[in-house]
Amino acid sequence: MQKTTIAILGAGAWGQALADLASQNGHEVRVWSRRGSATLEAVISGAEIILSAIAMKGVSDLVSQVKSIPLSPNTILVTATKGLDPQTTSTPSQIWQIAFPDHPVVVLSGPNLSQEIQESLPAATVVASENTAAAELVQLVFSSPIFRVYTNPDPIGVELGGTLKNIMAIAAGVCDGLHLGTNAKAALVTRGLTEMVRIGQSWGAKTETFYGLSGLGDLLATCNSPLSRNYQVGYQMASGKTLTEILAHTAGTAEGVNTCQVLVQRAQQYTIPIPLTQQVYRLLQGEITPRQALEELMLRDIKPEYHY
Ligand SMILES: NC(=O)C1=CN([C@@H]2O[C@H](COP(=O)(O)OP(=O)(O)OC[C@H]3O[C@@H](n4cnc5c(N)ncnc54)[C@H](OP(=O)(O)O)[C@@H]3O)[C@@H](O)[C@H]2O)C=CC1
Ligand SMILES: O=C(CO)COP(=O)(O)O
Repeated sequence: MQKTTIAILGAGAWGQALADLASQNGHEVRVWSRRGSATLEAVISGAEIILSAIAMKGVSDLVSQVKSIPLSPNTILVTATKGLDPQTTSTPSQIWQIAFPDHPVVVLSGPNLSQEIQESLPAATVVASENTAAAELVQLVFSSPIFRVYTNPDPIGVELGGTLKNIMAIAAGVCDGLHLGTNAKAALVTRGLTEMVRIGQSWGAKTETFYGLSGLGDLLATCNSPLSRNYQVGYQMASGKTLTEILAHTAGTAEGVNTCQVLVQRAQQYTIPIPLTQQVYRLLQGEITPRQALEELMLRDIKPEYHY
């Protein structure tokens, strides 16, 4: 394909992995980080695609900074952040789209543990947008023999899959840390997916999106890998460490911790039942032990698996 100019905002683990994938495909890649010497203006100037891979806590501020710089009206904005805004409960793509209503916004999300991608192990991902042409261009830019990229027309569903599974990954880490066995893990992941679908429906996401790569796919990857920072948080909590101790020694961002708080707030507002998230929240708050969280989940009122 034709060489494309891409600005990657955020030089963390994920921003760097995505920059390397695009570079390997022969594109002109410029990386911006708040610690780097290049200005944001110089990095995004003339870029056809601007991809943000920064942690959720910096998204609103970064959006304001980009907004103060004139962009070509065709510039495609891609978000790869997996989190929720604590003030508004908005997703990153909603924040970008509100600030740039006339620009195509694309969500990139999937089972993509950055370390495996940096080791050139094969992976697949999803690029989702209401603007099909924009999603197809981003698909072309990143597709390679080691990175298979699918398009999808449900950006909010794709984004929420990657965001909500982080809470389930914390729970899965607890499950493995307590050595609860394979049956327990299967029950947790399956009921976790049900909870993700329920929350997603309240946001207007399509149910089937959660059964794809960005939902079930990412849930399986992060709930089963010690490479996941969210899984690590849960695993270490099971050994009795406090959240403060764990985060002090965690390299990189475990978004599930903040996402859990925001989700509890949103679930209260919209009366969404979120039993697993609620127990992860209480555990992270230090209100209960991992064993108490397990007991609370197992001893809830019995009920049908689905309300058909
Ligand atoms: N790592 C992975 O496997 C994957 C991560 N993600 C998601 O990508 C996002 C980033 O994760 P990851 O790269 O792993 O995290 P890292 O902790 O490695 O990097 C975080 C990045 O965000 C930047 N950042 C944080 N706060 C701000 C701010 N206020 N303003 C500007 N930049 C800021 C950091 O800049 P600085 O270096 O200057 O602190 C750094 O570039 C997360 O939402 C994560 O869930 C998605 C898929 C895979
Ligand atoms: O989102 C990820 C893989 O798809 C990365 O998971 P962690 O943020 O838990 O490391």
